[in-house]
Amino acid sequence: MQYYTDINSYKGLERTAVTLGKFDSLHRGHQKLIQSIQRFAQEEHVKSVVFAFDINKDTLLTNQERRQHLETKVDCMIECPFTKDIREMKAEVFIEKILAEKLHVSYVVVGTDFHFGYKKRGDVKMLAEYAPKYNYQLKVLDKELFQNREISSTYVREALKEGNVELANFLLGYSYHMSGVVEHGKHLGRTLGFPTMNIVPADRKIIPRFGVYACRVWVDGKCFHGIGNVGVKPTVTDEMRPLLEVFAFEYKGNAYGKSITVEFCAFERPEEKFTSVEELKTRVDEDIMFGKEYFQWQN
Ligand SMILES: Cc1cc2nc3c(=O)[nH]c(=O)nc-3n(C[C@H](O)[C@H](O)[C@H](O)COP(=O)(O)O)c2cc1C
Ligand SMILES: Nc1ncnc2c1ncn2[C@@H]1O[C@H](COP(=O)(O)OP(=O)(O)OP(=O)(O)O)[C@@H](O)[C@H]1O
Repeated sequence: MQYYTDINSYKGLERTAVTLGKFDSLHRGHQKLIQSIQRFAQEEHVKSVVFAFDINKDTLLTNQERRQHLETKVDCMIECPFTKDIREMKAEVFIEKILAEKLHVSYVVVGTDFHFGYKKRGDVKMLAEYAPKYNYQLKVLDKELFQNREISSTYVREALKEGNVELANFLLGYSYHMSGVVEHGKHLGRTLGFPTMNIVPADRKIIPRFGVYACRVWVDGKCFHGIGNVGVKPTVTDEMRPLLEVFAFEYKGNAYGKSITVEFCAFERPEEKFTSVEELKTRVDEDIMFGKEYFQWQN
C-alpha cells in the first residue's frame, strides 16, 4: 500500500476508486465502503484509495494502526491533515482540485450523511451533480445500523467510555486494542505473584474506562490470554499517568522492550484504590480467575 501524509505529495496518474471521511475507527460501516472501492478497483482496474481527513483529536486508531489495518486491503491511503486550506476549501473546489485533478477519480463511495468542504456545504447531492462533469460514478451507501442506531466512531467511543468493550468490538468488527513497548514498572507485580507487561497508551489513543479486562496479548507473533488493568493504579502510586498492565497467564519469557498488542475482550470491574497491597493481591487473584474462566468459554 502506498501511504501519504498529505495530499500535495500524491502524484499518481492512474484512475481511482475513492472513499472519503475521517475513518477514525474503521468500524463495520467503514468496512462496507472499503469493500466497495476494493470491488470496483478490481473490476475496473483502477487504484483503490482511502482518503482520510485527519482532524487531530483523540483517536480510536492511531495513524500507524490505521495504516496497518489497511495495508493489505487497499492500494493507497492518504491522510489529509485538516489544515486551514482544507477546512476553508469550497466543496466544489474540493471536487475539482482534489477528486478530479489530483486523484483522477472514476468512482466515489460515501455514506448518506457525508459532508465536506467549507462550512460542510458539500454533500452527496453535490457529489451527484458533479459526477457527469468530472466523469465519475457515485455510490452512496446506507448507514450500517446496530440496534436501530447508526454505527459511528462516536458510538464506539461511548461504548469504550462505559467499559462496554463487547459492544465496541461488535461495532468495530475487530477487538479494540492498544500497542506499545513493554516498560519496566516497580517490579512489585512479580513479588505479588502476577508479573505484568506494562505499556503506555499511545499519544491521543482513547483509553477505555479505567478498570480490569480479560485481554488477549500478542507477543512475538503469539497470542496469550490474560487479565489486565488500564488506569493509574491508585493503590500503589499517585502519579496519575495512565498505563495498561497485563498479566499473561502462560507467558514465561522476558517481555521488556518487546512490542506487544493488547486486545480488550471483556470488562470485569472498575479500577479501585485498595487500602493495602495485600487487599489488592487478593482482588487480583479473583480477577485472574475471572480471566481464566472467561477464556474457557471462548474458542
Ligand atoms: C488484573 C489486575 C488488576 C489490577 N487492579 C488494580 C486496582 O484495582 N487498583 C490498583 O491500584 N491497581 C491495580 N492493578 C495494578 C497493580 O497495582 C500493579 O500491577 C502492581 O502494583 C504491580 O505494578 P508494577 O508493574 O509497577 O510492579 C491491577 C493489576 C492487574 C494485573
Ligand atoms: N454506519 C455506517 N455505514 C456506512 N457508511 C458509514 C457509516 N458510518 C460512516 N460511514 C461513512 O464512512 C465515511 C467516513 O465516516 P466518518 O469516519 O467521517 O464518520 P463516522 O464513522 O460517523 O464517525 P463520527 O462519529 O466521528 O462522525 C463517510 O463517508 C461516512 O458517511
